[in-house]
Amino acid sequence: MSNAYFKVPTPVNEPVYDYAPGTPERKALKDKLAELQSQEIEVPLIIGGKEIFTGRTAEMRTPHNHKIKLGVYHKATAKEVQMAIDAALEARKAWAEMPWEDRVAIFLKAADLLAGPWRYTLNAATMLGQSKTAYQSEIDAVAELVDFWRFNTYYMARLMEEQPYSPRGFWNRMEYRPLEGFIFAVTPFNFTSIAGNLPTAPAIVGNVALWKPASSAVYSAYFIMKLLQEAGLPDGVINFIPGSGAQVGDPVLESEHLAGIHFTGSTNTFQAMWRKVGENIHKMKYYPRIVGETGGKDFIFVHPSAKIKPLVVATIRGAFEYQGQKCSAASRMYIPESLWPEFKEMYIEEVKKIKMGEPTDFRNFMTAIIDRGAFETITSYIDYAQKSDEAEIITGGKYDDSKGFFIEPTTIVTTNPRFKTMEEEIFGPVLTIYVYKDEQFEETLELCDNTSPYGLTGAIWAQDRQALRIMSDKLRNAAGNFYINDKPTAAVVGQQPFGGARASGTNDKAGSYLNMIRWMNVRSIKETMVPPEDWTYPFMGDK
Ligand SMILES: NC(=O)c1ccc[n+]([C@@H]2O[C@H](COP(=O)([O-])OP(=O)(O)OC[C@H]3O[C@@H](n4cnc5c(N)ncnc54)[C@H](O)[C@@H]3O)[C@@H](O)[C@H]2O)c1
Ligand SMILES: N[C@@H](CCC=O)C(=O)O
Repeated sequence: MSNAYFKVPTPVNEPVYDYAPGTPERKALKDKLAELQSQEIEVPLIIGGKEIFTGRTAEMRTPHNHKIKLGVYHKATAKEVQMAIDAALEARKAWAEMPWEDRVAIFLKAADLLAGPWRYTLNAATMLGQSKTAYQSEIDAVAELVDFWRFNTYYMARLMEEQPYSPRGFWNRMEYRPLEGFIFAVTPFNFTSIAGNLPTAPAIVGNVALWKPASSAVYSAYFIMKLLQEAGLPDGVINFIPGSGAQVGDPVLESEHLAGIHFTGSTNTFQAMWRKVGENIHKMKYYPRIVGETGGKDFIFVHPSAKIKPLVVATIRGAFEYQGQKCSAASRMYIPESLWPEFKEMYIEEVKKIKMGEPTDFRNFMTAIIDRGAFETITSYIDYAQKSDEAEIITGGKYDDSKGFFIEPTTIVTTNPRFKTMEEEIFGPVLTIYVYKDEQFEETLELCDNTSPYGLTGAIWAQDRQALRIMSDKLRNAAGNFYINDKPTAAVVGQQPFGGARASGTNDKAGSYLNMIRWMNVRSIKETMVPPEDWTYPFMGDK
């Protein structure tokens, strides 16, 4: 039992390695890439700490080269889901009772393992499995996940310091308990850090979880699970159950023990899960806490006073890093007529310099799209624009799936501010630009605000302070992460808590105390020092 009030070390962001030529880090990462590519692995389910091989398998191949097979993974069905629920509930008994500093120590150790001996494994696994460049993988699979673990443990301890006022004669206290039941963590393919964060944020607070990783990112997810085991996470606290969405999701969402959902992925999937919970709510023991971060249609809005060169840089990085497969990626842009000719010329010149290919060749800025489904969806938008007389393609537009799923950085210019590609999430390297008349600045801000159902990220560009004020006010609810003279991507834990509202999610801000509090179930305790011995009121003494 603790006999002191411990403080979690004050976190700072994990430094990002740049993997410059000649550095030992570059060599270590290249060696790890070669090692992982030279072997195939078999990924089991991990339930109650035990490896389960169901025999129902799917292949894991790199998105950039169909010939490179990374291995197979086993898939869960209703039977294994029930085993995972039973294992989680069993583990909850000891985990929820464990002193918080012991839980914190496990996640601080996980952070140090990832920043140290596991760094190149997680980075290389994400480069190969999800086709990220070394830098994109480093900021995600290493730096952001380390940050999630160091900051979330710190936020939990800070929240517990929050205690109510006690008048004389009483001691009021707030106890921060985990939720009863289990949490269902459902993770997307595009960020290894999000995959690691969604099951662990609730676990830090004492919850137990079932974790369903995205089918196209099982490879890196498995390494996270192994790392957590090495850090000392007790068996059954997090149960790893890859499989197809509905086959795993449906039985979980029918369980009476479901206490919460921690989801990141598309808006449609989240809405379907929410509906399922609604259908089953009468059978459930708890009202599940539902936290979901979903899609976006993120914008860059430019005022005539903006500086062009940094705007070009922010547009390219915001739209095309990780092939536009960030929920935060710039996918629509509003630019005034007066800046358009100069911007267009410089932008096209720079986009032409982008190199695309395998992530193992460090000269590439872009690599492949995650899988065939995404490739077909994205290219159907490009085909649609090719055929439309309201659109012109000024960069890219070509694609090729013969070796891997490659799509060129594509820029569409439209005369219709409500063109399909201005409204719908594409989730690929496709940016649509609408050129507005300078005198229609304020009407165009309104268009930007109400063109799509989402509210995730957005960036405004101007040198004129008054213009920035107007843009910020008019777009107040258009984005949960709002950037001034910057790209709309690359939020950092502890600096820009992440999430959006409207159709983009519940905006519970991953990587902040606001998210951690969703996994806590507060008990208010009032202790009376000297309880009264007379039930009558003073005013009853006389008629
Ligand atoms: N807002 C954010 O913070 C954020 C961050 C990353 C990604 N995203 C969004 O994620 C999407 C891309 O990720 P994705 O393609 O992996 O999303 P997705 O919705 O296809 O899948 C997300 C997860 O849900 C699972 N799933 C699918 N159907 C299910 C069901 N019926 N029951 C339970 N689970 C089910 C998938 O297997 C996967 O694990 C984009 O829309 C992007 O904007 C949002
Ligand atoms: N946190 C990331 C986005 C995560 C979604 O895909 C960013 O800010 O770019």
